[in-house]
Amino acid sequence: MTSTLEHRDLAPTRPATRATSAPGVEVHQLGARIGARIDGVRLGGDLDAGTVAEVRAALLRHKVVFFRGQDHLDDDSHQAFAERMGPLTTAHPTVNTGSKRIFKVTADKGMAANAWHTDVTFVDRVPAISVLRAIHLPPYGGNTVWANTVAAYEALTPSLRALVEDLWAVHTNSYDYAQRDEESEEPDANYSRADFAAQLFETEHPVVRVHPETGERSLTLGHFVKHFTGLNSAESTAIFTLLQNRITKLENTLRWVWQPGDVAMWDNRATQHYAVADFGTQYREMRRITVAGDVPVSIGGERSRVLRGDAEAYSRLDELIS
Ligand SMILES: O=C(O)CCC(=O)C(=O)O
Ligand SMILES: [Fe+2]
Repeated sequence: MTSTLEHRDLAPTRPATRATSAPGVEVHQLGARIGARIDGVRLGGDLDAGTVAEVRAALLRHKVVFFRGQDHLDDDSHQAFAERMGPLTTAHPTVNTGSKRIFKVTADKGMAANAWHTDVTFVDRVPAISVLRAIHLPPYGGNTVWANTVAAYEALTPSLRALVEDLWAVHTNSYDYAQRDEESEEPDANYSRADFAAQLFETEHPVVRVHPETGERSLTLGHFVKHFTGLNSAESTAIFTLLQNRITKLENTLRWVWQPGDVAMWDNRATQHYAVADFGTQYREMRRITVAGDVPVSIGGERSRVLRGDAEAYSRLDELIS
């Protein structure tokens, strides 16, 4: 069978690269629904306002962006760059990370944050943006995958939209391990479960939140969900599985193969992520700095509600150290 479309009829191949108004800064799109690499930026606190604006615009559009060759960064300049994206939040609400701002993600026992999650959804002020820097990479494996939760919402059929638009979920840092895949470690697995859940938080979030900057609707779910408000555990599991499968559909994801010097930055209000635990017992270390976020708001304008945990103390802690 011959194709009616000859190669010569096709537009010339060109990379999906877009120049920006910031000199030398280029955004190279990596997938139709998620991901871009930003070239021509040397990250740090001293970036000019035009570059910061272009980086933020690319982040809001592509949900996760990557920078290669940032070997010059240390903890201070990593933090100084993150601060250009907004006020920072504490490294972690419960875990003593040994640093106010740096959340170290280390593993040498094949453990990783290998469960789909959005960072820290068990508090009311879910972080807005996470900035992750590769410190030590294993010789193979240890990729990270992101999924676009806005695209997942937009792909729902009208009947599924009707189901989720008034649905709320309780998120907690003390999750029900019985329901989880045996191989799955808790996100941030380098910290003990006891530490992670030392202070119990439970927050009720709308399943559909309206993004404070883009106005887009996204699904707020992930590993910290305990159940849906008003539904029993079996019903919650069924709906959770249905929606998570939509979020993590491969077309909706991007898998990043880390190189030394890489930095990834994601919009935590519009994504989930998963670190693949396929590097055996080799050492892997990443460091994350987290930008504070707003309390999610539903389509109807209702804000998330704290059910347990001292969320005010969490907010005060932020203010004290920002
Ligand atoms: O280790 C990774 O690649 C991601 C870890 C993670 O979940 C995070 O930094 O929030
Ligand atoms: Fe994470």
